[in-house]
Amino acid sequence: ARKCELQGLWKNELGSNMTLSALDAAGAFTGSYHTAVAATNKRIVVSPLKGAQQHPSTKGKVTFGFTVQWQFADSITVFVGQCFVDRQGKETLETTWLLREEVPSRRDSWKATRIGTNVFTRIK
Ligand SMILES: O=C(CCCC[C@@H]1SC[C@@H]2NC(=O)N[C@@H]21)NCCc1cc([N+](=O)[O-])ccc1O
Repeated sequence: ARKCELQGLWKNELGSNMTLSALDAAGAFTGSYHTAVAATNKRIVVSPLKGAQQHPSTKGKVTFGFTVQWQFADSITVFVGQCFVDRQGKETLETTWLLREEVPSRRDSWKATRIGTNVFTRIK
């Protein structure tokens, strides 16, 4: 199957979208994330992300990770995943994320991390 490129515009099943920049020589990238949902009723704003991908192996289905620094909530999310291409050439990013919110004390730390998955597809 064709190589999977991360650069470009993606959306997930929650309706969030993200823009990923071109890679630098080391495989690092930046971008912006507009989440459709939040666990807080603060106004949602576009937030920066930074990440890295592994060098495309011969199979071209790269593994990657990125961190979103929410600009409206005292929390941060990291995504890890892999890029897949189907027979029709359709690319999907299969990801797992961890969302860590700031809690007032260590006693509350046990309930401070949420986990989930998101699948991203390209927005043409
Ligand atoms: O909501 C956010 C930021 C947006 C996260 C969007 C996620 S990222 C994974 C998934 N995929 C996707 O596209 N969107 C969702 N932070 C938690 C806020 C918060 C909540 C509480 N609280 O609930 O008590 C306390 C303190 C806090 O700071």
